[in-house]
Amino acid sequence: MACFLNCVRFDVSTTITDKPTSKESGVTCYRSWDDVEALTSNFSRLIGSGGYSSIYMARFSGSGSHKAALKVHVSSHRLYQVFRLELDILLRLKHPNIVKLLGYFDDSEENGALLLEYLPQGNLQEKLHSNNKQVLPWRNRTAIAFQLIQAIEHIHEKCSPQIVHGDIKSSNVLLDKNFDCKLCDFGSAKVGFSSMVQPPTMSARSRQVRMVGSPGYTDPHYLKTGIASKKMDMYGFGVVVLELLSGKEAFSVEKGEMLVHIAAPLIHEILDSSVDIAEENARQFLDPRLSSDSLDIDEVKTMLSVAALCIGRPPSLRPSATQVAETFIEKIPSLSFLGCGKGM
Ligand SMILES: Nc1ncnc2c1ncn2[C@@H]1O[C@H](COP(=O)(O)OP(=O)(O)OP(=O)(O)O)[C@@H](O)[C@H]1O
Repeated sequence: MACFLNCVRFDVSTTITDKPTSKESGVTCYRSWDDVEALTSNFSRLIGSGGYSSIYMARFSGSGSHKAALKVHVSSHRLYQVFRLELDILLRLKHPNIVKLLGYFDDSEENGALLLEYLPQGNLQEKLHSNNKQVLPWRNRTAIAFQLIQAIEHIHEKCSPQIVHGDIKSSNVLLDKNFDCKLCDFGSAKVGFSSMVQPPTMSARSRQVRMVGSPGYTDPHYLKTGIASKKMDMYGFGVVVLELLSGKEAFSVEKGEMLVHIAAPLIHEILDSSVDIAEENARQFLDPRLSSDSLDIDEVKTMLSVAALCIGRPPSLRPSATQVAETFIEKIPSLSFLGCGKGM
């Protein structure tokens, strides 16, 4: 167990600072937009896009020349606030399962860009749901879930002020060359005490805009009340675990179907009964592409139970990230064999 803890579980709480420390952390501040253009060879290769931004392949010359990803926020006053929030948070965070900030550009008005470490395997959503012939093996799936919960545990419990991510979903989970995971996109985060309270001045209209969230991942309690808390991240995490188990999307646009609804009978079986989940029911829920994989059905049941508790109601009964991490350590033995996700 000691080796397991050394290899897999990271505790870097001592590296957390209360204030952004760009100099100390070696983050480069670019002074002109020309410098930013040069990093991306004139924005020649788009590698991703989101609601707020476009992501371009870049080159970063720190110690040697490395591939990097440049996230350029759409130019507007409102989205500049989103950029500032993400920048301030990334300057504070240092964790092996959180995307690393290498540099940034900030014109202090409307335009901002973040230079991030490049994650060559893209995001988890594509890995699980695109018509990819390469199937993510079971042990990588357990490792990704474990690494993700460590990232969440870090922002919830180990940094000051504490952070609620606010948008945990598989497209915000990036994968490196070994399929180790890094949480990204802190543009919806809530920091410190404000994360628990809905601003009293928020108009009904702006509340609606802010509370839409990502289909299939948004905590119904948050949709109803507008009160953000760590438990909404646990809900998003539960949905990602269901995706890892079933290989199904959180929300299918074609079928208009949510994964939490497909999983509901099984979730009720887990939450309502004191008896063990029937093996057959657990197997039926599993991604059929995993059938030839050597997986341990007890690990499947543990993952299912964790997902059920995370999406359960009321939010106060959901486990904390620390409790989930401890359950994984205790009940998912395949994690101990990982050199952290080198299975593909
Ligand atoms: N560092 C990176 N390395 C490789 N690909 C990345 C990186 N950062 C982002 N991407 C790609 O770009 C996509 C969008 O990134 P991100 O979620 O940060 O943007 P966003 O505008 O905040 O999106 P959202 O609509 O979820 O708010 C990711 O899902 C991923 O495919």
